Amino acid sequence: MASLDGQIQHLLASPPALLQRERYAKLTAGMGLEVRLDAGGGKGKGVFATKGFGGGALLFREPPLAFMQHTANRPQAWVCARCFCFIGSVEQQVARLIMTVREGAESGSEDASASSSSDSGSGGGGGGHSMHREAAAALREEQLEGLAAGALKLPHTEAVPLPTPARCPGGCLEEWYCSDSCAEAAWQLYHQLLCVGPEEDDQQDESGSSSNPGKAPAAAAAETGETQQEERRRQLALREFLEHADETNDVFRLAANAVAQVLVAAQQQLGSQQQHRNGSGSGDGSSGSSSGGEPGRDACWQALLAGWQPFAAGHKGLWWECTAAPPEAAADMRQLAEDSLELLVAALPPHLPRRFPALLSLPIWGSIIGMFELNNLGVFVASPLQRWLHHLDALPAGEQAAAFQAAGPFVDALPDELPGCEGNAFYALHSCFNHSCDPNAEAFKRDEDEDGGAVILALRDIQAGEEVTLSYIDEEAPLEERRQQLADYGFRCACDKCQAEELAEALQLE
Ligand SMILES: C[S@@+](CC[C@H](N)C(=O)[O-])C[C@H]1O[C@@H](n2cnc3c(N)ncnc32)[C@H](O)[C@@H]1O
Repeated sequence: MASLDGQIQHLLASPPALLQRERYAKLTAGMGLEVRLDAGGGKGKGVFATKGFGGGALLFREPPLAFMQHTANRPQAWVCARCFCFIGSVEQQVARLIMTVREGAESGSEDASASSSSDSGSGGGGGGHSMHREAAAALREEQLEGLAAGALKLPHTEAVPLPTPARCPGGCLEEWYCSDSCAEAAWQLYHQLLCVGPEEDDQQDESGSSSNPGKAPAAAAAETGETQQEERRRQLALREFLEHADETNDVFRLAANAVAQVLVAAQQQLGSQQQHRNGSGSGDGSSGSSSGGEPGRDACWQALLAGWQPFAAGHKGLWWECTAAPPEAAADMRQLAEDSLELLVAALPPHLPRRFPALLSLPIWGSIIGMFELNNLGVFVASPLQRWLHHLDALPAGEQAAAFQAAGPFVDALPDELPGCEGNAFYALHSCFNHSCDPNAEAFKRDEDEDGGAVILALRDIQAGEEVTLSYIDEEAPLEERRQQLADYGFRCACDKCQAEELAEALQLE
């Protein structure tokens, strides 16, 4: 079996061509698309059409492999942590949004409306007044509490039903879900390792009973063979990791999501191997020292390879080397990554770094972050409040007047631009698309796309055999600006548009 360095090099290398072809053939089956491992022009792999698509056609929809909502967006948009669809009720979403407007006004900071045109001209740095801030300040605390608790109803909100929030099985308040099945799926996929547990007040009271309505922390601890005290120490360490990510670069959260998925899958793989050997057992591999004893290094390495598989073919580069950052900044980035990895390792059950040291090494952590910086897609899901307001606008005059009479004080307190859910995600197929400054496809959410899936549409007719490209940047920007932005992705674009503009530039200089 390979040394630690050998394992790291193996994880960084592209998987064998045959394996990649098999994987991409499965991923694109029936789509009219194929992934070619060499797209030409030194671009690496790329996606090609195998049939014609008309302009505007849907090329595909794809769920994310790893995902996270931006921390700053959490108070404004209450969404399922797994599929990003909005949850709760219109009333609860209204209450949360108005609270962020009020908090923004009190602290003089930018609020949810900071990007709206009405604010940008009036406030000067976010401290100024606007109509909706005044309307938000005029509402009584009890009114907002009533909305949040479901005691106060707004008119016609039944037109926009949202799923009832389901709690995290570990009892944390960080993640909420649109259903128990999403909650359980997230737990099984990654959250069992990233759950910070209940708030202090929600911990066991003196009588020993827990007010946590979900899976008791003790049950979660039992799955990993940890004592409750060890689990609590780990949860506090996790909070430190998350705070560090929020203060520095929240892509660390996305990277932790991927690492947790790999670790959970590797543990499961170990569990099935053990079950196979024992002929019985739970098979989830979650026990640190199960009946079969500590698994051997080779078994751990094979299990890690299996867990790593979904991310193995992602385009990787060390985060601090793959952007165009100057050397001093690159050294700072490397240090930040090292700090965040240290915090993450401290937050994991100790048997995991022991079993899977290569995954938790700096080169792999740096490459996962680099992979996300080079490949991720900004997730956006429109606010359901938009649909509610459109519904009110479309009511017959009499009903509309009555509705606005009742809802008016709340509607006036909403920002002009309703913030949607915003985050970052990594997708298996989307991450294979190369860039062009004259792309023939785009990632675009239609009205019906109400979750965190990537949706790729044709921008114009695409012929069979043509490479399908997206723009990673604002393709309308001038050539020099585009070059600078693409330097952060580590390449210089040679698309027809760039070549034509470069030629025009050269002719002008003559
Ligand atoms: C999202 S990945 C695209 C898939 C990638 N080609 C692969 O082999 O996995 C982004 C990376 O692909 C390469 N790339 C994308 N578009 C390119 C282009 N127009 N010219 C050269 N390289 C490109 C760059 O290395 C970039 O960082």
